[in-house]
Amino acid sequence: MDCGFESELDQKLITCPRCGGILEINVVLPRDFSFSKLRGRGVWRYSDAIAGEYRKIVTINEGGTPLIRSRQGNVYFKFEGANPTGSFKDRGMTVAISSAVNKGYKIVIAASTGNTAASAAAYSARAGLRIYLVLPKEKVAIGKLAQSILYGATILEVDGSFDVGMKAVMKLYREMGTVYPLNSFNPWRLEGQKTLAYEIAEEIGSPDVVLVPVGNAGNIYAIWKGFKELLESGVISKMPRMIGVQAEGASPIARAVINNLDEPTFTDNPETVATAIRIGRPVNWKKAIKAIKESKGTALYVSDNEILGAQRELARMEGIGAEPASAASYAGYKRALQAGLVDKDEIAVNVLTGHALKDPDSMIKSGARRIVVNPDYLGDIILGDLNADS
Ligand SMILES: Cc1ncc(COP(=O)(O)O)c(C=O)c1O
Ligand SMILES: N[C@@H](CCOP(=O)(O)O)C(=O)O
Repeated sequence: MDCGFESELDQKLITCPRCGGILEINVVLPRDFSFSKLRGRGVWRYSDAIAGEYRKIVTINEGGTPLIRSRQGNVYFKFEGANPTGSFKDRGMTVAISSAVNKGYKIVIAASTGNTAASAAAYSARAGLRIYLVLPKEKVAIGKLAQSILYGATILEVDGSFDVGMKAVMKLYREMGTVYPLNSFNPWRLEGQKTLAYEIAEEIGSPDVVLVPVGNAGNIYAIWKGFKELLESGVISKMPRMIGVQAEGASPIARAVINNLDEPTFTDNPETVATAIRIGRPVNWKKAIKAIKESKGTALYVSDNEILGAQRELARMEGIGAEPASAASYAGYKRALQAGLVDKDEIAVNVLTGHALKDPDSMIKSGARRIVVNPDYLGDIILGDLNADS
């Protein structure tokens, strides 16, 4: 993405051998690619489209997540919380870990706000790899931390934000090539994440818009890449507009897009209740801006109150439990409708990236009606409510 270096497909390459920057993998689908010929379900159903060679595949049956139609009609929710560790990261991790295993790595590492950590830990356990996770101290939601501990990872906590850990992991990878990096600057991981687009296209064709929460910014690019491959091979006939949604206190990409800047102004103090996207220096910013611009989409930011409101609405109106960062896409959809960026008649898919159980604290704070009650008087509460209703 940075210096224009090009090479034949080489699974050993993770960053650019010339400048150390981010790499893109160009995939051309086989001429006879057709959904009707595919077998199996989940990420590896689309193995014809996944770059690289995999003699051994490390899988926990990721992908194949529900696309849930809203009670309101044209809106869909792609519920990535239904993945094995509860987030979209599993789509990428099955490919990245399989790649690491096939290339003979024994040690893997990732920086994380929590979901990458949980996913990386699970897939490493399954593959028998040693894993180190670099986490921002006291800033990881409890469910995610608990998962990483359960799967047996070594946890290295740093003072400072996710970005501090991310920088350290990139440096370590450059200095110590024997440790395989599992973050989304690794383009092989995004090969797995792009299958989300393939699943949507197979189920409903091309939507008009796809809204994606943006943090380190790999996922919006991966999803766009999936649609682009399908469009270029004639499987779909239209590219959906990609809309990136960030939290107001961590919104370098949204602000760059809104202000038409070539480069974001990064922040070292990102802040938001949506800890998964509490990221001030997204490593994939160039890829995200490319996806947004080439799809004629846009980006916007939403407040923490809008995020928590959207999380509650998803739960109470649709029965879907999404963690705060995931609900950002729906908060963004509501904003985009108001701003006229999306029409209510358009088919919109909101990507709900992670499960509500990841972050129990945010749910408990969300204003439950809890009443301490004498067990002999339960009926009185209900009758009182019925009287108030009438
Ligand atoms: C739940 C959740 N949503 C959204 C994101 C943002 O994804 P990306 O970093 O690919 O932009 C993340 C992690 O970054 C996440 O964990
Ligand atoms: N929210 C992410 C941040 C790291 O993103 P990655 O996609 O680059 O691994 C997380 O869950 O850690």
